[in-house]
Amino acid sequence: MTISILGAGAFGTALAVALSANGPVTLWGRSIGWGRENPRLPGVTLPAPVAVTDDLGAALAAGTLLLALPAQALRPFLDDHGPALDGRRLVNTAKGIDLDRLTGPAQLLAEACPAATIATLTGPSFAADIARGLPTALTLACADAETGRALQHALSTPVLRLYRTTDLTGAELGGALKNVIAIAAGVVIGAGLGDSARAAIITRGFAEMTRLATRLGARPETLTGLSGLGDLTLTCTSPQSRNFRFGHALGAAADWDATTTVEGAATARAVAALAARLGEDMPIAAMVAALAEGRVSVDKAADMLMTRPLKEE
Ligand SMILES: NC(=O)C1=CN([C@@H]2O[C@H](COP(=O)(O)OP(=O)(O)OC[C@H]3O[C@@H](n4cnc5c(N)ncnc54)[C@H](OP(=O)(O)O)[C@@H]3O)[C@@H](O)[C@H]2O)C=CC1
Ligand SMILES: O=C(CO)COP(=O)(O)O
Repeated sequence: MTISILGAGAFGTALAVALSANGPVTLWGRSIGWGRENPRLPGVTLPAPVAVTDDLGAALAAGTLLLALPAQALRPFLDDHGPALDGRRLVNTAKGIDLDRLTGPAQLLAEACPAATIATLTGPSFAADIARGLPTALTLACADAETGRALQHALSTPVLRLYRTTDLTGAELGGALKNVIAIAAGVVIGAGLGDSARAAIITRGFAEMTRLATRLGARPETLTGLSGLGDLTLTCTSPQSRNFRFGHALGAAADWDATTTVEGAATARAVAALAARLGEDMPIAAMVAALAEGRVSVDKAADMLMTRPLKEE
């Protein structure tokens, strides 16, 4: 299977490093003047089997394309290049919901590339961990079981262990929604509200994730897998997570570098809009959207969550 990775940020670069254990990989980025060490992934030198290019046409020679662009960048990218990607195996790795369309990456890909086979690669994995060769387990989701099995084998390495599922909706939504809850967890810790409050946010956040995802067609057991609970656990508890750190800065009223990729901020707004459309109750996501937009203070947000009507668990 010939593989190109589209998007040379931290994650695309880390995947290129990992997959080069299996053979040649092409990594495409729009700005690759950095040579063999990407400043988005400091301390990692690309191994020889990774070819870096800014020539999209050259990257599209591969039959399998891994898309490692931020979720909100995917739709504009497909507007420009969708037809050129069609007919391939397309494996999305972005974790988010498009703010304009209120759909996940798989739907965007299916619309832009109707003849492609769509999959997602998701789960608990920091780019720096993968690039260092630390053991990592991920979910490969593809509605077509045969393609899913082929991708599972092609993208696994001795230290990157892929589980497979045909529940693309569940895997994709788990990865998108956990970022929203990670921001909330960061807010709790940044504001000094304590580990008990964080455990409450993780648990009630997981209930929200499951409620929305199953409403949109996900299988409940997918949410308890690596792509849901697994990634939620990682992102809500590690300061390596940008979503967690963004929330922490909000909670602590600290400065934040707005150029950092924080998928959960836009996704919280998308989730709030989706929940309103569907009549679903998503109080934590709504609060994260309000906090990220500066519409509510941290004190007020905590108060609003704590004083909601008492209910069964
Ligand atoms: N980092 C991680 O640990 C993990 C990330 N992910 C997911 O991977 C996705 C990408 O994240 P990550 O790599 O960390 O992000 P980064 O912020 O490290 O990099 C984003 C990359 O996307 C490129 N980019 C943005 N817009 C476009 C565009 N329109 N066309 C071409 N390239 C574009 C940027 O290019 P330029 O430099 O030119 O601006 C940059 O190289 C996210 O959805 C994230 O949730 C998933 C698992 C782990
Ligand atoms: O998705 C990730 C880990 O699985 C990366 O999380 P952040 O984008 O919050 O850094």
